[in-house]
Amino acid sequence: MGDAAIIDGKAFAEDLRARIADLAARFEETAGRKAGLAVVLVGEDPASQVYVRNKGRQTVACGMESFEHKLPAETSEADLLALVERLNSDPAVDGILVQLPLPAHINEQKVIATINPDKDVDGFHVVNVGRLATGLPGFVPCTPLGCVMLLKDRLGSLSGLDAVVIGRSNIVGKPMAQLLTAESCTVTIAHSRTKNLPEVVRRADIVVAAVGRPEMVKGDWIKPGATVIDVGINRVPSAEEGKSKLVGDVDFASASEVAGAITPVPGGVGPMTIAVLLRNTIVAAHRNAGIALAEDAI
Ligand SMILES: Nc1nc(=O)c2c([nH]1)NC[C@@H]1CN(c3ccc(C(=O)N[C@@H](CCC(=O)O)C(=O)O)cc3)C=[N+]21
Ligand SMILES: [Mg+2]
Repeated sequence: MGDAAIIDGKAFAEDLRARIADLAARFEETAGRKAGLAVVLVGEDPASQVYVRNKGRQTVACGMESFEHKLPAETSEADLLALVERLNSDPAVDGILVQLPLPAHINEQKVIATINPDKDVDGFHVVNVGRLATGLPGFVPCTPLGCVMLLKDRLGSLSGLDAVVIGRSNIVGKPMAQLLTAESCTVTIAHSRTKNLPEVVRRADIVVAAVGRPEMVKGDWIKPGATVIDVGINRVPSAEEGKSKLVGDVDFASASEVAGAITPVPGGVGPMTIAVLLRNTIVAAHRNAGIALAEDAI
């Protein structure tokens, strides 16, 4: 095989944001208010601060309102739950995102369970997990939905393809497998305990790597021509003294010699995650305001 096509998630996300901006402008005309996204950050983790800043910036750039709530690391669980309740009943807020991970003294499940499922633009609430599992309309987690958008853009129909998802997290692996099943793929969920993992991955027409281990998936695990989606975001030391760089869960150098197409890190799945968050927010705004939005509008 020659060199894989690079799947440009950054460009796709820009395109998606332009369409969202269009819908957001029309929403504002119809509803008489902007769509709104509230993002809650507890603590001072530098990476989280960067993500939250990017989300806020892109929300505003799409013509929606951004409500940022930055709370100190020692915020009590009760105070955080009270804030979520306020956002639930605030009519200017269509979507709520509580940045994870939360400090150890706060029960994440309890916080997610407190978010109104119809404002849960992350798709983490059990009601949305259940809706996805049963094929009901709801909110789908942003990263896996972004991955499916990239796959369908690249491959058209996914029907009948063998897909291997490496990773079984609630945020990526499990919803990814459900979305691919809904697209009529034959899906295998592999993980750290999977026997003969390279062999399992070699069967796949579609590989989704979401394990959180830098450059674990090697080129000789990939079936020639397969489509490789790298969800990993790992910060590792770079060759340059004292600096770090981002790498995925896939060894890009070797995999890109075998794959038919592959997402880079950065510039692949990451930008899609934020664009889909904005997509979910504009969908939430329409639903919450009782304004129709065509199924295929976005
Ligand atoms: N409730 C919640 N929802 C989330 O969706 C959520 C979260 N918590 N906690 C943290 C993770 C991580 N996440 C990313 C979003 C964008 C990029 C992204 O844009 N990455 C760029 C690079 C960014 C950089 O240079 O650091 C890229 O891959 O090109 C990465 C990671 C959302 N998360
Ligand atoms: Mg996992």
